[in-house]
Amino acid sequence: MTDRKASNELRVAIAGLGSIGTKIATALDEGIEGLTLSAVAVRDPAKHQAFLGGLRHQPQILPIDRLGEVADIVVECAPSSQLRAIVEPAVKRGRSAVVVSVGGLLDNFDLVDLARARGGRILVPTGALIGLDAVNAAAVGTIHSVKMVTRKPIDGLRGAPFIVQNNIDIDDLREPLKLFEGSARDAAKGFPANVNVAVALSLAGIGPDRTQMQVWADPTVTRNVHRIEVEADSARFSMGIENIPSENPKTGMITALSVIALLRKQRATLCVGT
Ligand SMILES: NC(=O)C1=CN([C@@H]2O[C@H](COP(=O)(O)OP(=O)(O)OC[C@H]3O[C@@H](n4cnc5c(N)ncnc54)[C@H](O)[C@@H]3O)[C@@H](O)[C@H]2O)C=CC1
Ligand SMILES: O=C([O-])CC(=O)C(=O)O
Repeated sequence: MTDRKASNELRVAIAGLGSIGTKIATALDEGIEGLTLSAVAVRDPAKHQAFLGGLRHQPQILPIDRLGEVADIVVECAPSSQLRAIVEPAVKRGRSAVVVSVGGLLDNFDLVDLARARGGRILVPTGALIGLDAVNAAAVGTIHSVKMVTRKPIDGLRGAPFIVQNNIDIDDLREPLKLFEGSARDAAKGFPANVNVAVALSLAGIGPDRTQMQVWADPTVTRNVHRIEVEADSARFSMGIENIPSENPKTGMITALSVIALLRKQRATLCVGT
């Protein structure tokens, strides 16, 4: 059934069934305590027929702007160009929106005000990153600086607007090449499908203009590698993560797992980590 809602079950809808969305749909269909998958939005339903047919419970298929009609939580996992169309109608209804295309939030930050005014929420998972619990905690005090260095294999960077606009040839690289150095805000403009993590880090900490970032094209790595240094009045810490790319080479496998962990927390009795 599609509009199952046992007494206090939270209904979840997913916008975009790509590398992240399909994993989340599968986890919900297999069972997350207190949550049901009520609907999905896809661009081309025929393409997803086999996947959807394999689910135990069939979710409704709705346009992206109608998911909030049948869900308490709308999970955005589409390209960032679709973020507003997914999140705005959901938070207008007072729903929660889980946003993975976090970079897209920077140009749509009024959605946070809209959510506040309508009783909605915007939840940003840690995603392909690490340690946002510590950054959140440090931000309660004073953070002096946050520096992040991202290295990705060539396949994970191809087509990024910064590379295209600057005519940079990364295909024949033999050694690591620093492509970009600047703020997380500018990095998100140049690499919208690559550095959502830097924007999440910046929103947890000192904001997209003060968070400093480097992006490297690195033919010597096979994983998406992120290293972060935080200097705060409460602590100094270094964090690193080496993500195995998913079937989408730009996206680390751990991203979907992070959203599933966030969804589990919505109704879990024991919650660990901030
Ligand atoms: N926050 C984080 O840590 C991370 C965020 N991301 C971001 O998450 C987002 C999703 O990533 P992936 O799942 O790897 O991308 P993907 O390209 O595998 O999947 C996106 C899906 O959205 C669908 N889609 C596009 N327009 C649509 C529309 N109008 N209605 C419904 N569906 C539509 C596409 O057909 C595709 O199936 C991207 O914006 C990516 O940059 C990726 C990695 C880490
Ligand atoms: O998966 C990763 O390592 C990070 C990523 O693509 C992003 O932040 O958009």
